Amino acid sequence: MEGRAAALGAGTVLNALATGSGAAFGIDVEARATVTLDSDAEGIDGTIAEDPDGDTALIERCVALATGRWGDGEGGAVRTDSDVPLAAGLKSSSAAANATVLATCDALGLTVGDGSAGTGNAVDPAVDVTRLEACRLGVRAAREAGVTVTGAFDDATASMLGGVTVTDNASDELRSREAVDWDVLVWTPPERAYSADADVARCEAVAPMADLVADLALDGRYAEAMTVNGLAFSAALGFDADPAVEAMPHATGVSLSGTGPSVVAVADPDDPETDPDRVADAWGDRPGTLRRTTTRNDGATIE
Ligand SMILES: Nc1ncnc2c1ncn2[C@@H]1O[C@H](COP(=O)(O)OP(=O)(O)OP(=O)(O)O)[C@@H](O)[C@H]1O
Ligand SMILES: O=C(O)C1=C[C@@H](O)[C@@H](O)[C@H](O)C1
Repeated sequence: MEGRAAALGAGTVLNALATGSGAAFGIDVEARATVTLDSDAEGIDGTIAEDPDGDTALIERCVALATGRWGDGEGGAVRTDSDVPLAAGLKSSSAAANATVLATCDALGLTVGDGSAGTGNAVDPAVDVTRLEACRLGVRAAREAGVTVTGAFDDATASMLGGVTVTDNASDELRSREAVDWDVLVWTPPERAYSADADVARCEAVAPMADLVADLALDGRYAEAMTVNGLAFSAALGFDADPAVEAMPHATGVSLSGTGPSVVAVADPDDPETDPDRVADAWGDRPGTLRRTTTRNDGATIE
């Protein structure tokens, strides 16, 4: 019994570490998972293709929770390969968890689809598991594996459903989801920052700014929201705001993504003031990698 799935990386509109409210958007970078189940196998053996010494607890927990809930507790193996760099602020753990849960559903022969938004209820009788149910299971695995502060339901829904999602991470509720079509430029410095190590108290200190960002996001003003978010959380987490200031004249929005270190700029193709090439020029001499991509509105898929 083998299953395969892919899920999206994401950029940040609102970091949830201040208040528990968060928002993120899916981008065209993917993590893929292959799951092989065996009723006779004891335990689950995980491998991360790009990082053979990486911690596989999250993806193993995802398979165990999924077979416990929808199967007969089968064991087996899970392997991820990913274009989303680890610990870079681009939601690698959410993408890996979503891809793994969906690949496990695929290996179990289950049909995955969408129920009514926000509830996770399977309204289509042909659907065994909704993507929101699968997403919530991945968030539970992330909490149990200790790789998240709030559960990161914002990142997980953006990765699973695509588009911009606004969530309450305390209750794992989806408050809104909307499609967006932006060009995206990502600068990833060479250093890495694990979300679980972030200074939560410093983030909580900027809670009034996070409330303002949440209001903007719920009003559909995502790009302005992410720019305010970036300034507030760069200051709180000790990241340089210069890349954001350099991008601002040429971008619709720009923010530190997650707990960093990546910075993500977005350009609305209908906005004549924006020019991703000029953002790329402004960031061109910085160490690390520059990635040109786009938003995605389709989310995670079984392959
Ligand atoms: N591609 C992957 N395959 C398997 N496990 C992964 C993968 N990416 C992340 N993880 C797991 O999640 C843990 C945390 O990773 P990471 O800090 O990248 O997650 P994150 O919270 O999504 O951060 P970021 O937003 O910075 O990417 C890793 O130590 C690993 O256990
Ligand atoms: O670990 C977490 O709870 C989070 C990490 C970052 O990606 C944040 O951007 C997200 O809002 C929450």
